Amino acid sequence: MPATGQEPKHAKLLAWLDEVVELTQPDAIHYCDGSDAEWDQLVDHLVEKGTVVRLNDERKPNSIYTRTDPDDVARVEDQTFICSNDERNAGPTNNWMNPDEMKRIMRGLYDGCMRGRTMYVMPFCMGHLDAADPKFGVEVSDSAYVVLSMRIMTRMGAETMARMEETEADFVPCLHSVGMPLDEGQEDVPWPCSEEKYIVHFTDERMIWSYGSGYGGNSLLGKKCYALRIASVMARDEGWLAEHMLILKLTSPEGRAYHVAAAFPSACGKTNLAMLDPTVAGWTVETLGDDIAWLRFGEDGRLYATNPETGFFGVAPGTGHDTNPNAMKSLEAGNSIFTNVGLTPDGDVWWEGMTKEKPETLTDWKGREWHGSTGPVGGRPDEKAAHPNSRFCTPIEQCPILSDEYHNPEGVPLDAIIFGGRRENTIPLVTQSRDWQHGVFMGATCSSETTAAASGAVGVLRRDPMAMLPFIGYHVADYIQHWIDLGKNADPEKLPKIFYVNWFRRDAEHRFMWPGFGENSRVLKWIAERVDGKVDAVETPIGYLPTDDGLDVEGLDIDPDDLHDVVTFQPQEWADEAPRIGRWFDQFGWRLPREMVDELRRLETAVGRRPSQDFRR
Ligand SMILES: Nc1nc2c(ncn2[C@@H]2O[C@H](COP(=O)(O)OP(=O)(O)OP(=O)(O)O)[C@@H](O)[C@H]2O)c(=O)[nH]1
Ligand SMILES: O=C([O-])CC(=O)C(=O)O
Ligand SMILES: [Mn+2]
Repeated sequence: MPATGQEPKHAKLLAWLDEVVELTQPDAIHYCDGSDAEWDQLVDHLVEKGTVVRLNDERKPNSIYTRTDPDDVARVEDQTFICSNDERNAGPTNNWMNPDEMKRIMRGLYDGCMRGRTMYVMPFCMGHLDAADPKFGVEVSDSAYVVLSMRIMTRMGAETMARMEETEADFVPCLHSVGMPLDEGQEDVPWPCSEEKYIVHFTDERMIWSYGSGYGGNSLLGKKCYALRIASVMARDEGWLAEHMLILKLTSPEGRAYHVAAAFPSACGKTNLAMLDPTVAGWTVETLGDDIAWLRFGEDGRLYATNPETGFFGVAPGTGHDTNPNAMKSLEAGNSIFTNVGLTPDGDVWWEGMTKEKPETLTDWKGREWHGSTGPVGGRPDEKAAHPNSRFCTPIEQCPILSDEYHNPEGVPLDAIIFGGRRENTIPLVTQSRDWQHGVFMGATCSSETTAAASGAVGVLRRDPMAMLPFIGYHVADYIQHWIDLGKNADPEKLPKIFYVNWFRRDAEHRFMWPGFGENSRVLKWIAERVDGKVDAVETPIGYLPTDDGLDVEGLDIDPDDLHDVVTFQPQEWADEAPRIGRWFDQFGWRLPREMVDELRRLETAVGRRPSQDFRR
């Protein structure tokens, strides 16, 4: 079989590749080196196939545009499986299937699935190559789009392979196929994929099999599959945490630096907060990561955060110079991939929220002629140019406010952890937990209205513990227990303080009451002042809230009544919320940590509800 690139000298890898080749029967194999030349070659190849177009070199240098199949636009949670050996370890929040049974089904699908295609071999490292314990993976895929994206998002290529060879490093095998073999003479389609999709994690074996989708969250296996689902299992066993968190550095006018990690569900504001342009005078924000954080205790007893990724895979709609200027500048530096946005006649991209004015005309994400005033030709006038989960993929080093500390393999010591979600009521703008255990309760009961980042209904309220619901690789109750235990074993003085935020409260007309984006710096400032014990707070049944003059609202354009509603504790809403939390905990069965029962009972009593008695223990 024709092979290009440098064949690796890594026994375990070669043995695995032999197996994969035999099973999937590609026409050719390419060992990726992650070079510029390889990028150019693959882009040419995809342009030729009609999968991508090169964008205008003056507006978006070295960047490409693609449209997926309209049914392959988001993570498929229904088809995502945690195949632990023991079903009980997958827990009530994951799909499970017996690993042998799953392998039987998937071998059937993989059988000959790369016929007519090239198989790309991508060695990658999540986190720094110089980390104390670098986490390697090798993804095999029949998608060149995946190779280009993995090159942006991970440390992929020759340097990683050399390090793996030198140290005979173990790695997580990650197998991906779009699931559309080509018969002799059969013409390819621009976005091959399969109706049948599986995103599968063999968590005991530490192996990932993905089939049928080319969309990022399903196909860039270093990201959610490895750095969250598999890594969360590694973290459980090794005493650390793999979290769905951004990391930022906040500096006060006096020059005091704070490091903050924040967990929000998909499409709930991580990328935006990570690159925030503060509106409070004198404060600055620098970015360390926008999606995933690995948290480990340092020798000094503090909790350190690192970002295992090297790029941003961000939600495009809503990203503009007024909301997220730093993301826009990262994209203008070029070297980026745009998926499912609008393509303008001058070879640039556009999406809703990029500019106030809609362009007169463009090609929409479904490839139709689209007009700002009338929508797509043959469609409804309200149809958007960009899919709500359309994405940009861009190198983190192009972020103008990237912190120098991003390059430190040890990461940064955290002062604060923030949990959040998208709630139109109940959850105030910002609440500080009483202590670590109460903070874990906040995280464990976190909830959010669903978004377009996963297929399925949008706007449905669901619990999303630590914003990790779709990403915990084991039993949710064990995961929460792991959080509790790490706190118990730490010096409480050195632990980050925990906060809960909500930028998304709405009024009777369904408008957001809090302006959000850069104005969220006012909340970050309050958090910093709480960390330093510089500002008072009001103690309520749900934790500490800002006093009437606690938040810096100087120059903020907000109705005083709205501000009051956003910031305060609403007893009736919490009396309604407590039983919902009880019902959510109920499905954990006997594994529900005692500490969470204690926290719930405390809340129930405080809001005038009878304590729930009937957890099945
Ligand atoms: N109203 C309001 N909307 C926001 C705010 N921050 C972000 N958004 C919007 O929420 C959507 C998602 O924001 P992102 O920052 O991309 O969310 P994310 O958490 O990084 O999403 P994933 O990449 O899917 O994990 C975008 O449409 C934003 O414009 C805010 O403070 N207020
Ligand atoms: O993984 C993806 O598809 C994109 C993402 O960041 C998320 O959904 O949280
Ligand atoms: Mn994001």
